[in-house]
Amino acid sequence: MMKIGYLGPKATFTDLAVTTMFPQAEKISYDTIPECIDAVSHGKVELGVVPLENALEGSVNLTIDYLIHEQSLPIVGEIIAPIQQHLMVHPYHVNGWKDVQEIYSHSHAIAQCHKFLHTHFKKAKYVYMTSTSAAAKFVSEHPHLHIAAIANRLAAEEYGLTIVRENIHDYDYNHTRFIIVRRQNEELTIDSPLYAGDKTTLMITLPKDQAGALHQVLSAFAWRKLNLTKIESRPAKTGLGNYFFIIDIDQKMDDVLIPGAIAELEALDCTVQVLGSYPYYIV
Ligand SMILES: O=C(O)C(=O)C[C@]1(C(=O)O)C=C[C@@H](O)C=C1
Repeated sequence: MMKIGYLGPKATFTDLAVTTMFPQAEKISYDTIPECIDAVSHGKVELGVVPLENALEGSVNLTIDYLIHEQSLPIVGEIIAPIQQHLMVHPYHVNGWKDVQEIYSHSHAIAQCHKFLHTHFKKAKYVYMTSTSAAAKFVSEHPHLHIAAIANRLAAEEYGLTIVRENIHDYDYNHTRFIIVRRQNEELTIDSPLYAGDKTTLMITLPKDQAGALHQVLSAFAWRKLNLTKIESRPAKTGLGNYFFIIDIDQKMDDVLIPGAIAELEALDCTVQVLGSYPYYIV
C-alpha cells in the first residue's frame, strides 16, 4: 500500500484532499509542512501532500520557501479542493460561543474569515496553529478554556466539537491548491475522473540589474503562445530586492516549446529550474 505523508493531524483540509485522491493509501500525518516534506526526502513516505496556494489568501509561503531553499523535491501532481470553514467550540460552550475570548486556527483559515471575525469577534484574540485540525484538537483538549476553532466538518466530528456557525469564509469561491511531492521525479499515474489538465512550474532567477529583464522573460512565453496561469515573486533571501519568480504554464513539458523558452531565458542570463511538470485534479 502506498504511504502518503500529509500536513496533519487527522482531519486537516490536506487530509481531506489526500483521502479524496488516494482512498486506498496509508496516510501518515506530520505536524508541520517542513516535517512532511522532510519525510518524503528521507524516504519515509513515497508521496507528500502539502498546501501551496489559496484562492483568497494567496501562497502558503512556508511550502514554497521550504521546497526552494531547504529540500528541493519535484512536484508530481496537484489537487485543487474547495474549502469550507466553520466555527466550532467544545460542547460545554455551545451556549456562550459568542463570547469566546480566543479563536484558534491556521493563519490561512483565519485570513479567509477576516470579515466574519471582524464583524462578530472584534475583541477576540487569534491564535495561530500549525493546521486547522491542530486547532480543533487543542480546543477539544481544553474544555475549561472559553475558546473556539476554525476548521472543517470532519475536524468537528473527529475531535468532538460542535459547529456553531457554518461557512464563515468571506467569499464563496474558496479553493486551495495542494501539491504532491516525491523524492524522484517519476511520473505519477492516477487514473481519476478528477483529472483536469497538466501544468509545468518553473523557478526563474533574473540577471541582476538588467532593465527590461522581466519583460524579456515574459515575451519568451508570449510569442510561443505558452499560457501562464501564475506568476509570483518570492524573496531569494540573499539580500533586499533579490527575488525569484515562480511561473506556472498550463501545459505539460513538451519537446519543443518549453525547452525553447528555457533556452531563451538562459541566453538572457536567467537561471531556470523546472519544479515539476504534472497533472492536476479538481475535487
Ligand atoms: O490547516 C489545514 O487544514 C490545512 O490543510 C492547511 C491549509 C493551508 O495551509 O492553506 C489548507 C487549506 C485551507 O486553506 C487552510 C489551511
